Amino acid sequence: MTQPAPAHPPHNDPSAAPRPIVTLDHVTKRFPGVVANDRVAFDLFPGEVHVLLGENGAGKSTLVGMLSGLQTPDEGGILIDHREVRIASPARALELGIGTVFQHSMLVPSLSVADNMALGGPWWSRPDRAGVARRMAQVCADIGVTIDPAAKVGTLSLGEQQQVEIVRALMRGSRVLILDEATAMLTPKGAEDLGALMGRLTRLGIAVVFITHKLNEALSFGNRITVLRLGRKVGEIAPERLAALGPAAATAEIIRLMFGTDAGAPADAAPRRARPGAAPLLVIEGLAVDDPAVPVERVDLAVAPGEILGLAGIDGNGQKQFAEALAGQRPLRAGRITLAGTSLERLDVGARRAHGLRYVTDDRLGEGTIGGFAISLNLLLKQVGESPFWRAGFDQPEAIAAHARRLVGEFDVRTPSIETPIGKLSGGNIQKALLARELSGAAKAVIFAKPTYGLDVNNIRATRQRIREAADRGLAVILISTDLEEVLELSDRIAVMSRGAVVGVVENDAAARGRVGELMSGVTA
Ligand SMILES: Nc1ncnc2c1ncn2[C@@H]1O[C@H](COP(=O)(O)OP(=O)(O)OP(=O)(O)O)[C@@H](O)[C@H]1O
Repeated sequence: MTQPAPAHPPHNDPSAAPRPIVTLDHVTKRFPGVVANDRVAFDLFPGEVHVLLGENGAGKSTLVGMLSGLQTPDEGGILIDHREVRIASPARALELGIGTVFQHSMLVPSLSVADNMALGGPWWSRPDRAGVARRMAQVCADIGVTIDPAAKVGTLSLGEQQQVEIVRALMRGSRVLILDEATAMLTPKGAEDLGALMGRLTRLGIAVVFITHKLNEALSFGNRITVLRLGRKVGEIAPERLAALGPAAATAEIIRLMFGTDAGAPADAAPRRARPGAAPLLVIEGLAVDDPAVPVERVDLAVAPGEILGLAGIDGNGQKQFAEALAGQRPLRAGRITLAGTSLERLDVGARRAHGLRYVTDDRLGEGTIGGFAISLNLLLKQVGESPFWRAGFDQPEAIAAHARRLVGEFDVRTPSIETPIGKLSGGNIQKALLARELSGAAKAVIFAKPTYGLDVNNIRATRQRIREAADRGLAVILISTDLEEVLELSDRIAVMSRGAVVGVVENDAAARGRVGELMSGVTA
């Protein structure tokens, strides 16, 4: 009897080059205005954890989306066991042996583990509970996890729920597991357990694609690392090389690849300098915010007039909670906010605005505007009832229209009329209207939250120009962005937020890119 070939032949046997289980053959995927994946080549080998790294928007989710059936490539092909396949749906991906676990559980919390296992599977129409239980016990034993089949999923920790999802995928015959930011919401212990589980899976020959933003996880759980940047594959570190490099050299190489630290400053960067010696205009001391997902802990920042302070960080590290608390949209647990000598922390949104604090939200349609209302009214959304636009409770149509006409002209909002419902405008024009509202009048400090997110190239350029102009007028500017290029292009100094805290503030000089990259990746100096 012949022995089955080992899943991953030893590398010292030159005749037995390892065969990928999955190949993405130079796949390209475009969305309006962006090439999310640009001719990316990606091989996945059995028995390996292949880590995908890259900044927000680098193209990681798009790449794995093509494997899990959520996206189809515009160009290039997908091969499984060297045969070309089309993965048009998640169901097809499962049939082909590819299971996906997301950062948020996809299980039904009110059902038991066993019922979740049966749900949607081939047993649903003809439930064979004993059979399901037997298979589940076998898979759990194979991969070394303990799960009570009778437990209600809602009572399990997020880490345990992910184990259930992994077991479910394996019960359905998955040989490839995609873990898309699966550790993002886990405790350090939960992440450690998942890492150990990945190790046991690979020993069974399973291939794992693991997306993370944390370099320490990439290095301790991963065998092979691919780095994406702006939709392109910029590097791959194979297992032998990864082992030979060791953690410190591997970290340096990955940061160089991820953030392009060889690239220097962006081409059109014109570092601006706050007026030397100017006293800070906006001072934030010990700001703390309660939040179940990401509490913000003791943020201290000071911004001078005419200064742009970039706030960089991976999305979801407390930037939004911080910005909303600053603007008065969320209660503070502690802290002081002083603008031009006035304490703002006890004031509501309207009063903070009246003192010159402005906030350009990233949620343009949800929180920033009322889609069904006229542009003219949206331009006054935060001044309803105030004179000269309202008098004795009555609106003053002429004053409202004159204000709108002036701002629409000044900020180049392209609209058929000032009475057009703002929701009918393009994203770029809605952003122009928001900028008009927040930057007009007696503004002293402004917080921009991801101001160019989702805009096309022209609108990105126009928005960045408005940000520069605001600083040139002497406003104190906080620029929150997950796009490091943007932060480097516009900022005087750069603060980095991670897990709800500011983990460092650096001058925007030649060394900033590398230093910010390290702080964003959780690498401590
Ligand atoms: N459905 C979509 N429609 C339009 N653009 C999209 C869509 N999905 C992704 N994009 C864009 O494609 C680019 C790559 O996004 P993708 O989500 O793959 O990046 P990512 O590396 O997974 O980022 P993150 O770490 O933030 O999850 C981004 O510019 C994103 O805005």
